[in-house]
Amino acid sequence: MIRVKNLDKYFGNFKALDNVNLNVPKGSIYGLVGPNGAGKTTLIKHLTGIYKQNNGDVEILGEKVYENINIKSKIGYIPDDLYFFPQYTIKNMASYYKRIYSDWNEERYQKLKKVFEIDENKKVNKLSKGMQKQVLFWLTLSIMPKVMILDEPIDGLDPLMRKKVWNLIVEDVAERETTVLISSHNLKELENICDHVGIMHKGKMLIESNLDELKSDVHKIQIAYKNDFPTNLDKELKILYKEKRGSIYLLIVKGNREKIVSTFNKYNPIILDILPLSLEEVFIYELGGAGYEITNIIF
Ligand SMILES: Nc1ncnc2c1ncn2[C@@H]1O[C@H](COP(=O)(O)OP(=O)(O)OP(=O)(O)O)[C@@H](O)[C@H]1O
Repeated sequence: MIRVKNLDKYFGNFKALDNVNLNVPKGSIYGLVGPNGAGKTTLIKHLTGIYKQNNGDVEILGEKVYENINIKSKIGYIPDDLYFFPQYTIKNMASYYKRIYSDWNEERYQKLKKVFEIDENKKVNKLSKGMQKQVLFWLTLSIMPKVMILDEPIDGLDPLMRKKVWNLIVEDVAERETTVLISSHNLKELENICDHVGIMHKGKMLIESNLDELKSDVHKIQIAYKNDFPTNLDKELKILYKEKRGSIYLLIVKGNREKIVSTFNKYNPIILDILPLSLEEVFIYELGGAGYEITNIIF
């Protein structure tokens, strides 16, 4: 649905995107994460046809995006820097969107009025930043997009509105199989909503993964043996991290859960608990092994 292959982008001599690959399947919610300057907005500006790449392909719905008006009309884009025409009220903006986007849905626009509760006769530029973002969500959802590309979408929204917006996105994906890409600094916030995640750092895509697969492959385990920790276990299992807390070991182990448990059980532990692992932790241990200072990347 969204496909980026070997994408390079230079600003002068500076390589802002370096051989980036990205795949977002239809009907999925993809979280694009990375620290300031990682290249998220630059990548998004290629996905929305604003920038032309130096090398590589950028396709949405099987078509190249750049200078493709048909594809652009199917994309709902919320940029990090909002722009509205001066003097336009929400109603004026809605009429403008209605003219530009052929799939505009008036019924949905009217329905969403009750969710956002902002007077549509107000001038958009006079609204607070958070309210302007709400207006953009309202308009974007009303164009019935096939693809939504959201750059830091909930920044500036209050907690209640964040919840409402996440719900609207999830509902839209469930009902219409919309494909969504969301950029954020915050893995924790994306964890509950995304099914795929890509982590960018210094213009590169470090890791792209399906969350369920990723989570089912790394386990946090608390274990204690009557005697010393069996040294064989270090050879038999892929232990990414080991810490001793009194007589109990805290371990991060990669691999199949059943196989890991049966291997530990061979040596008769007196305690064996499998603890929940957050997405942040999965990435820390997965990428830590690759030599990245992952805590600097994620937090
Ligand atoms: N128009 C431009 N001209 C020159 N350099 C640019 C331009 N746009 C972005 N860059 C550079 O490209 C790099 C990536 O910037 P980008 O805005 O894509 O990062 P980001 O991941 O979105 O960061 P943030 O989380 O801070 O929004 C940065 O080093 C930035 O300075």
